[in-house]
Amino acid sequence: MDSKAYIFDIKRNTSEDGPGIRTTVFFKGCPLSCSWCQNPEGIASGPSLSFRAELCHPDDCERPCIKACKTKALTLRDRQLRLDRERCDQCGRCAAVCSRHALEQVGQWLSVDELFYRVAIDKPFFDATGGGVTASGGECTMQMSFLHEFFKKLKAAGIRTAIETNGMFNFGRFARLLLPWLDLIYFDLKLIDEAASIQHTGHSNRPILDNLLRLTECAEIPVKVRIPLIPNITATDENLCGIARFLREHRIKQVSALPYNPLWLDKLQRFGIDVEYRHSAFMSDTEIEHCIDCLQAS
Ligand SMILES: C[S@@+](CC[C@H](N)C(=O)[O-])C[C@H]1O[C@@H](n2cnc3c(N)ncnc32)[C@H](O)[C@@H]1O
Ligand code: SF4
Ligand code: SF4
Ligand code: SF4
Repeated sequence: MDSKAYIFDIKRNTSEDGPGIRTTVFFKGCPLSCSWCQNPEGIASGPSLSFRAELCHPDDCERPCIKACKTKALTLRDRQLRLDRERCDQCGRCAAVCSRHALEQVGQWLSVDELFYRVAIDKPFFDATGGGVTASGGECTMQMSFLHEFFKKLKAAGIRTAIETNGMFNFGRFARLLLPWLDLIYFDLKLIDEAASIQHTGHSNRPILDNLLRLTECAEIPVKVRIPLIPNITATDENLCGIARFLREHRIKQVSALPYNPLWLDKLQRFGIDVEYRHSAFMSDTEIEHCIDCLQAS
């Protein structure tokens, strides 16, 4: 049977996730849980129910969502629809009957063929601009067998491939199933200190650092290290200087920084996610320049 992956978004015409015009595919599921993640809905591996209270007008509709819900997760209180996420099993029945799209089941299961045909329509744009397809997420490497089939099909069709990864994967499987079919890897390096990594991402960074070193030794394609600049967490002098020393020691030169994006905070209410880190400001040019100086000076 054709394997399927849970995809929560497909963005066409992206330009930040690799060269040229690209389509970025967002896979569900991630082994880390970074407290600042701009795609928090991508961390859980199954479907996620989005509820936008501002689109919901229970007085103007028959409330079919409440009738559709078998677990009694939806109720009406003070003329407002309430969603009890503890009771919700993500079945999606409510979303199917809400014509206002206040409730939406984010993502869908797609087979390799279905995903391939969705992205391949843009091949003329990829060809004209040196672009291609980037797999992101969540952490796309959690679905290694599916990605192997998908990338193989893209390469056979002459479409270039890239991934964005947190580096938390089984190296042997990665080298066998993905590396031969990739043209470019964006490898995230978030925190150099192990205790800080455990505190802010939920995992030790040791496997990530080991994988980066093994990859830069054997990969025949560009492995570009990216450092997200997260105020007070990764964007500290100590962390950036530590990362810069590590990269210099191992002669890793392809490095860039990603400025903090605070727009993800809007998603918290929509997906019922509770996190402590809620930095809401964009970084100033001076702050970004200071971070880059730290990376270059060490
Ligand atoms: C959402 S992640 C998905 C790929 C993979 N899991 C990873 O972490 O590299 C894609 C990119 O977004 C970055 N990112 C996550 N949250 C961010 C935020 N709030 N601001 C800026 N970049 C962020 C990550 O560091 C990574 O480079
Ligand atoms: S979620 Fe949709 S169907 Fe349910 S009460 Fe609100 S608008 Fe009506
Ligand atoms: S997804 Fe299913 S369980 Fe959850 S609120 Fe909707 S109908 Fe109820
Ligand atoms: S590793 Fe990537 S997708 Fe996973 S939580 Fe961190 S930033 Fe988000």
